Amino acid sequence: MDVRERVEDRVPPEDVESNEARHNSQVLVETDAAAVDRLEGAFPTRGVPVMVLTGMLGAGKTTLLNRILQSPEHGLRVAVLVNELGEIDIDSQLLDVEQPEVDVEGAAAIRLSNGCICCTINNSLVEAVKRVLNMGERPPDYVVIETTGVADPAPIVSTLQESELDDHVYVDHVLCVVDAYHLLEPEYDTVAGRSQMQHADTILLSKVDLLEGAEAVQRVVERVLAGKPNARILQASRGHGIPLRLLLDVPGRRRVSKSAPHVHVDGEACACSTEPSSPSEHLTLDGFVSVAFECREQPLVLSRFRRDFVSRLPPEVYRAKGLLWFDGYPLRFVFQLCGRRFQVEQDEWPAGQPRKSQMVVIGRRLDREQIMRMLLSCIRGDEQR
Ligand SMILES: Nc1nc2c(ncn2[C@@H]2O[C@H](COP(=O)(O)OP(=O)(O)OP(=O)(O)O)[C@@H](O)[C@H]2O)c(=O)[nH]1
Repeated sequence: MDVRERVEDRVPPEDVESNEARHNSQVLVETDAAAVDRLEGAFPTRGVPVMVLTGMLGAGKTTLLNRILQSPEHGLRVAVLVNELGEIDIDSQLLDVEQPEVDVEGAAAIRLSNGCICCTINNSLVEAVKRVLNMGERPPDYVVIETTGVADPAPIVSTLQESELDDHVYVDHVLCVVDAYHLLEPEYDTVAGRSQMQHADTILLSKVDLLEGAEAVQRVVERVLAGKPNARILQASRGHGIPLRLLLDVPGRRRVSKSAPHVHVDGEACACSTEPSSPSEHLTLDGFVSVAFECREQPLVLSRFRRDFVSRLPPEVYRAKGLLWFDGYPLRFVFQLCGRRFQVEQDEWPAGQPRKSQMVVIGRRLDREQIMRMLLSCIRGDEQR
């Protein structure tokens, strides 16, 4: 809404000019989120639109991102920034760009590893966004920043809006992907997950294909609305089922508020901070532990992986993802586990790269040594050479 239109509601037309400045300064000190949003919306947007793509571990962010990269329907040249938590970066290897860090067929990807951009690497975020804007012959039409599964989007939005980037990009959208299949389970109620939903402009329910019937979907929608009344909710299955234009650079969408206050799903006082916190604090807030495993020397043995790892995983494991090299199998195995469901797919090894196994396991209060022992026991030993 235009500021002048709002002022005209309240004062005679001849007083508009003189009242406009006063009106603005009153709104700026207001704590009412709706008023702040209206003021933000009154400014013209500049630069390249950016989506902050958030959502809990395994919610379906990378799947949606691949759908965006693979779809010509939106007609936009999209660049992506992927932030991984651990020292091993699986996600950017699963994106549909041939080589991260290189401009490929209209899509560019930059990975930001080993730290969460909402708390530790804000300077890197500024640098990476600048790099992605300068990567091709011309800037991309749209940038998507995929956050880690435990990130709080608020500090990321602040960095984009309050740093030197404000002249080059604007926050088009905070999109939170929510795993509809797991949302109602008690262990999926996390501080990070609630904060992500509260800061989102749109909530995209993923995995609705795993729910049985419209009533099951409705129960999930009601849970979301209980915590965030008037939420804009869309649903998708593996990123399909929604016109991407509803997600990308919608003309006239408001800019994301810099300071929208938020309330949690259960109504409790907000404990989320928009101030940077230390990475360990950030993970331990929900009791998450991350274990990273890599083996380049030897392949794994598939039967042992099934018996000693998959079937013995403790219930505390929330998420696991791996790119695995199995003895006797020419293809790469992509292992994905979310909650109690896992999926294994095979694809080609990237050309020119040595084979190796990489796995990240994330869970609440995990016993790191136990997980590491389980994985080490899958490595092919001397007796099998
Ligand atoms: N059935 C079904 N599976 C899905 C859907 N979306 C994602 N998945 C699967 O869920 C798993 C995790 O998906 P990702 O896209 O990697 O999730 P993510 O949010 O990027 O995960 P993190 O990187 O750990 O935060 C993969 O096995 C996906 O194939 C969906 O809509 N339906």
